[in-house]
Amino acid sequence: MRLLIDVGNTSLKAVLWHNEQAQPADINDLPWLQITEVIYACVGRSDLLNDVLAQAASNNIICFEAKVTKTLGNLVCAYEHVANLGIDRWLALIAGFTLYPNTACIVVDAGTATTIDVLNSEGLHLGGWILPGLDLMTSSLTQNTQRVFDDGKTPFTNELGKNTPNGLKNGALVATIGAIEQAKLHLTDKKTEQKVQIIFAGGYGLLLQQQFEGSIFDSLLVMKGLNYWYELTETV
Ligand SMILES: Nc1ncnc2c1ncn2[C@@H]1O[C@H](COP(=O)(O)OP(=O)(O)O)[C@@H](O)[C@H]1O
Ligand SMILES: CC(C)(COP(=O)(O)O)[C@@H](O)C(=O)NCCC(=O)O
Ligand SMILES: [K+]
Repeated sequence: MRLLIDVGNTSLKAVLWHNEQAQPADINDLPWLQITEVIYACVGRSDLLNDVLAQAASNNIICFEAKVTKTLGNLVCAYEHVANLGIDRWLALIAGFTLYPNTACIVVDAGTATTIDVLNSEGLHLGGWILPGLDLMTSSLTQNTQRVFDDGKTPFTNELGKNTPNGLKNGALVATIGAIEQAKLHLTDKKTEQKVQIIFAGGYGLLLQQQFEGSIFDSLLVMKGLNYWYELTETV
């Protein structure tokens, strides 16, 4: 049984992976006797992770940290300095590339930040953008202006705002939607009118997915990418 861990800047996510199935894991109550290896990725505070890694070590369980590489099979990273790319972005790309082969993808991970990555149908990562996550967009305004306020219950919709919380929340949503629409322009190939699969993950991924017909939301996208990374990488 594999313990998969994804440490973001807001939350640490952990799942137990067994027989191609993921089950939620409580890092404060792990079945160490059944765990054979720990595979992890970290873009956030590693101290959250250190305790789990220490427990793994005391149980003599091998741990692997996922790292970005220039290539992984036919997937090619856009960055020249690959170590600067967030590992969560790379893992989400690995998952998209593996789940949707020979298909252009736009991979959106809506967490603390919202990342948007563009992958062509040959597996070439064309690059992407980093935006403030929806909560960061709204909090940056409420904390840095006198008169913009949130009411904590207004939903994010793509309607025109008719009061301040609407204007604030909907502004964050439509800005993010607009960025994803822009990403599509980097893929439209007039000749083939190729299909573009838009894939969402992250805390706000489901909300954003609902704005895009034909797109999918996969709460386990990064975890699947972690698993694929482990299986595709010569870790020994
Ligand atoms: N159902 C949800 N579960 C978790 N986070 C959510 C949910 N809905 C919205 N969020 C927001 O998503 C962000 C956390 O997403 P997550 O992908 O865990 O972040 P990260 O990977 O950056 O740690 C926070 O801004 C949180 O408020
Ligand atoms: C942009 C991110 C902070 C997103 O992480 P998250 O929102 O999941 O916490 C992460 O991908 C990161 O640290 N990236 C490094 C910079 C880059 O990707 O170019
Ligand atoms: K993330």
